[in-house]
Amino acid sequence: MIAHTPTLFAAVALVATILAFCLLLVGQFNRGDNLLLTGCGLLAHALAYVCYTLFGHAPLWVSYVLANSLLSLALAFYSASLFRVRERPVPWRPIFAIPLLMLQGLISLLETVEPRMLLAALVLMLQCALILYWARQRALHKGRAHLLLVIGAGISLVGLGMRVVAVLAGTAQEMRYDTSNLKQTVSVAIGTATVMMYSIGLVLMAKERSESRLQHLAGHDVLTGTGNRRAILERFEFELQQARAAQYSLAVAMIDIDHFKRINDVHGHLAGDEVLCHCVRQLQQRLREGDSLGRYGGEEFLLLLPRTEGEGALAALNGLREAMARNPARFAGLEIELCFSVGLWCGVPGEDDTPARLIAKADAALYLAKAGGRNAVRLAA
Ligand SMILES: Nc1nc2c(ncn2[C@@H]2O[C@H](COP(=O)(O)OP(=O)(O)OP(=O)(O)O)[C@@H](O)[C@H]2O)c(=O)[nH]1
Repeated sequence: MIAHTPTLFAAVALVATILAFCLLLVGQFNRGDNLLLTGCGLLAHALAYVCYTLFGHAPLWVSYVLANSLLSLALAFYSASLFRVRERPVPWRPIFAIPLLMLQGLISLLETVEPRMLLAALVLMLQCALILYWARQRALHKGRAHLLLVIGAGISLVGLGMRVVAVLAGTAQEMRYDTSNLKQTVSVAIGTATVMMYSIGLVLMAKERSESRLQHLAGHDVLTGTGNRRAILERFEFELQQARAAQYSLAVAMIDIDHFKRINDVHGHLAGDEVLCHCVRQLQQRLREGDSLGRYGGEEFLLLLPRTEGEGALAALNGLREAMARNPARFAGLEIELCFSVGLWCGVPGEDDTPARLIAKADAALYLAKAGGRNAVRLAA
């Protein structure tokens, strides 16, 4: 089916304009995310296609030079949006230098046909290839959004490649913006797919990013960054099942910083906060892979050591306690010494051992450690 090319251009412009206004409306409320940049890209994309529809009716600097420079600007915005959504610094200058160079190059080649077509297609191809490269670089999560963006960049490379082939084959006239033929129909259809895939891909990336942020917040302690009570209890359920099924010993340690209230009273709450963070850093540095730490409450931490017998657990916890005593926290130029007490339960969990029950046992041992003078590890009976 051969469609009327200027009408197709107008349809793409309309779709891009609607999408752009939706994103600009949503994005303006949060300038930190990438929706605003994606919206600007779509607006430039829409304007480019408006200029294409004017081919043959408006001067060439509008329908060709401005049109292609606007398309290049759209790709620059999409690139910036990609950096923003990945929370990486946006290289504004190089990204936006490309459309400017395109503008300059097209102005100087305005009187030619093939060279200016080649320049426009090759620069746009370079930008799509860069988007592909940046999308793959340091992509932590290659989900649906990533796939859409990669497909979008890939097919736009194909569409632009068709233009380059036409020029090199001496059939550049077939790709004039006011000519309707199968190649043009395919090429503009690819342009439409590109608009949709870039914009939906980038919006989905923003959604995936906020979902992973929320997921992180739901399972982590805001102050120390370690797992929160919910997360460590969930982990406890899992570890308990594993240990019960494979019949190995699990160590459950309740760690409580000694005289923490005094630290707050003497040095202030901020110093107390720093002591908590220091404590988590010190513990995390020394844990094995597979061990799990979480903040159970104020200055109390729950540590799970799978496949650990009583003696090994006592040695590990005493090692942690001594390391803490050797490494005071630092706050406002002061050294704040700290130590902690530990209540430890260790064994192969039975059918009726629940997290609550084992925590109660570790808590009872912790109470004895505190009552015995603190800075000690006590094994539960
Ligand atoms: N800075 C700071 N303090 C906290 C935080 N959460 C709880 N606290 C304080 O931690 C203190 C805990 O005090 P206590 O339960 O009396 O325990 P303690 O002083 O460590 O005494 P022992 O456990 O018996 O050695 C309280 O003063 C809480 O206000 C926090 O996130 N930051």
